[in-house]
Order: sequence, then C-alpha cells, then structure tokens
Amino acid sequence: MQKRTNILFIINPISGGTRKSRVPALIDRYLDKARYNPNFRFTEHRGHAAELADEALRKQFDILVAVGGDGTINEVAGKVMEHGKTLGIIALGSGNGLARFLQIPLDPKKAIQSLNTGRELAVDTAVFNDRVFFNMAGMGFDAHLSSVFAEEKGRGLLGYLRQGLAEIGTYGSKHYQISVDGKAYVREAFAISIANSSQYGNNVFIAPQASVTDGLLEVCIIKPFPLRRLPEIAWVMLRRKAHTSDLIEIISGKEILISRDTEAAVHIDGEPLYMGKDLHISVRPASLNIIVPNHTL
Ligand SMILES: Nc1ncnc2c1ncn2[C@@H]1O[C@H](COP(=O)(O)OP(=O)(O)OP(=O)(O)O)[C@@H](O)[C@H]1O
Repeated sequence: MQKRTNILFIINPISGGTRKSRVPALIDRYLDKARYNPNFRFTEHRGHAAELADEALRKQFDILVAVGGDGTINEVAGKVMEHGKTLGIIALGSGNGLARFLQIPLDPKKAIQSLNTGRELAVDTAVFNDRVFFNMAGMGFDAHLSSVFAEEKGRGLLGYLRQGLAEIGTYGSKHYQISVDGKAYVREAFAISIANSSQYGNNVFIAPQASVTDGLLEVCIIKPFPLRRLPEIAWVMLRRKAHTSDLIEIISGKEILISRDTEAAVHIDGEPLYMGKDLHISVRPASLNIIVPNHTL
C-alpha cells in the first residue's frame, strides 16, 4: 500500500468572521484518506499559525493547509517555504486575495476536494525588508486601513467597507521616492500597493495584469484624488481596469526601493506593521509550492 502523506490543517477560528467548528468534520468527510493522513490545529493568537507550522514541519508533515485568510496564509506559507514543503489553502478569510487569484474554490468542500485532485504550482513570493509576503503589501492609506481594521472586533467585507469609508475623507497623501530596477520616480501618493497577485481580495483588482508566476511585482501608485472620484476608482478596480485609470500608475519590476518622509505603518498581506522610512522589496521567483486546481493558470 502507498504511504499516506501527513497533512496538517492550521485553522484560524476568527478569520473572515465565520465559524470554523465544522471544518474538521468536512475535512474528515471529503479528504481522500487513502492518500492523506489529516491532523488539525486551531490557532489561539496572532503568530500562532507560524509557531504551529514550524513545529509540524520539524516533525513529519509534508503538506500544511492554511485555513483562513491571507494573514493566516502568510504565517503558514512563510514556514512552508523555509522548509521547502507544500502549502494548501482553504480560503475562509475576509478578502481571500491569493486563493481567488489561484482559482481555489471558496466553498470549503470543493477546496478540500481540490487537495485530492489538484497539482502543485511554484509561485513567486516577495521579501519586504525582513518579512515575506505572498499576495499584496502596501503603504499609505492601504496600511492605515489595515491598522485600523486590526483593532476592529468584527471582520469580513462589511467591516472593511465601513472602516474604509470612515477613514478615507481624513487621510492625506504622502511623498515617496521610488526606484524600480534602478529607474527613479518621485511621487505624491494616497497609497502604494506592491502586488504579487492581481487583487487585494473580494475581486478588487489593483493590478489586473499581475501574475504570481511572472517573476515580477507590480508597484501600484494611487495618486491623490478628490473624494468625488472615489466611485470611479472603485469601479475601475472592480472592472479589472485599474491599469487604464489616470489615477493609478503601475510599474512592474523585481527590485524596489521606496523612501518616505516618516516612519509609518505598512501592511504585509493585510496585516499591519510599523516600519522605518526606507523600504526594500524584492521578488523571489517560483519559490513556494502550492496545491491548486488543475485548471488554474
Ligand atoms: N485565535 C486567534 N485570535 C485572534 N487573532 C488570531 C487568532 N488566530 C489567528 N489570529 C490572527 O487573525 C488575523 C486575521 O487573519 P486572516 O488574515 O487569516 O483573516 P482575515 O483578515 O479575515 O482575511 P483576509 O486576510 O483574507 O482579508 C491574523 O493576524 C492572525 O494572526
């Protein structure tokens, strides 16, 4: 008989504002047990998914599945990559940007089934100063909103929208000196997103032409804009047309240096952090193996 692969599901009970108590039973029902030997752990605090992942990878686990949103994926995937193992995703977050890009079904039952039938894809990852990210990082309003959202008790899409609208009117633009693969740009920006995939999550596309397999990152500069143009910005992002807007400039590259006037918040896959004035971001092509459905990419 073929040896079964040890697979650990690391479940974030608070991501996406949804209950996860049924997840182990669903896995038990739909995962191919002839192939996999499943185990489960629930996270108890921020950073716990990374601790659980590290511990499991030092034992005999070959596949770790992040059950949660992009923040949970970030913690688990960082360790999976360090150990050269394989990541699975059951997307139960608020935005689910990376899972949506990879066409991993949002229905947990179908996501479990695609672990049975899918294939491994080597995707690009990125380093942001001393941190890694997989979907999106950013600064300016982007990061400000993540730090406000992190204080919120309720999660989910409605939470984001409510906080976004409350904060947007009072947030001022900032000054940035940017270098992308040696070419210099000086810009005033409302926000700068560094995109590995094409979307923040919830099918909001800041970089419609981005791909996690092209060996490139997209520097997406949202210029200062009057509030009356907010619906237009939302519209172009939802219609996958951000690259055609005069309010959004997108520059592709591998090595990005950004210098700003003050130390401030950044976000790494939606999780807020405080960083200094000088930021260095670079891509690591094809550096993480993820199980994706056969039809992806
Ligand atoms: N038991 C827990 N209690 C509180 N926070 C937790 C717990 N377990 C994990 N966390 C933290 O929850 C945060 C949010 O997780 P995650 O990003 O997966 O969900 P989300 O923000 O709802 O989804 P998305 O990133 O897709 O929008 C992460 O910072 C994670 O470290």
